Amino acid sequence: MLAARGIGHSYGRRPVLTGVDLQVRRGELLGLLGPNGGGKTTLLRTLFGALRPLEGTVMFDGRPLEQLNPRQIAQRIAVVVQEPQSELMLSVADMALLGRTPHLGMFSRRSSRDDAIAAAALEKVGALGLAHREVSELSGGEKQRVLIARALVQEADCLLLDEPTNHLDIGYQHQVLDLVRSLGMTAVVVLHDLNLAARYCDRLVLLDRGRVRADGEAREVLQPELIGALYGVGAERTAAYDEVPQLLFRRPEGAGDDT
Ligand SMILES: Nc1ncnc2c1ncn2[C@@H]1O[C@H](COP(=O)(O)OP(=O)(O)OP(=O)(O)O)[C@@H](O)[C@H]1O
Repeated sequence: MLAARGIGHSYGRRPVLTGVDLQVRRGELLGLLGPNGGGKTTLLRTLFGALRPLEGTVMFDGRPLEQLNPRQIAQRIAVVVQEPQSELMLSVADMALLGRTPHLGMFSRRSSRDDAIAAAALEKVGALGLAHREVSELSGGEKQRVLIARALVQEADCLLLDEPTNHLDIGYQHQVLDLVRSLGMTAVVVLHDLNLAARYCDRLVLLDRGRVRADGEAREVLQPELIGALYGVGAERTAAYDEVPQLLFRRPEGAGDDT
């Protein structure tokens, strides 16, 4: 459904993505992982046209993304990224309604149908009771749910999320990923927690220094030697819990030594 082919990008002379191929299949939840600075956000931005890569193409439903205008893209692809503070000064209801923007004509006013779609999305994420609160006042977990509601209001086919579990406690992390999973949408989620990704994602892609290092199911990608080498830690596989491969980490050799 969404595919990146041969993506290359650099900021100035420094390459940040090199020959990246990525295939997101319809209905799958794909986890995009990798060390800090590996290029995850940059790649995600190319997937919704916020960044035009210097090399390669992003295809959406068999068409180059660059042939779609921003409004057409927003009708098909919804994103949940860190919001600028100014956006958070809205009420929850107004924030959700922003998701209707790509469907409204330039001079058309929002209708009762738009209000109903927004209310249904807030209900779905369990945030309808927050409708009159200001987004800036919400807890991190509540805020993420509202941002996901706004994405649902967009009625897009595909959802891209950049670190939606950032700053959330473990309970909220599970809640947000449970919610994303329950939507059954084609989705790409950038995550740092490898074990959480293994639990919720159908497939994992590991990006390091701008290149795809592994692509497959969790048991294929979360190889202790590979992960240990990429992150500079000791890693070992624990017995699979609920059939989900999980890793245990040790601090790097020599770290914290006084000698
Ligand atoms: N606008 C920019 N201008 C210059 N360099 C940038 C810009 N955005 C990102 N970079 C650099 O590109 C590299 C990849 O950044 P990116 O944010 O894509 O990585 P990431 O994998 O998402 O990192 P993190 O896990 O730390 O969020 C980093 O070295 C970063 O400093």
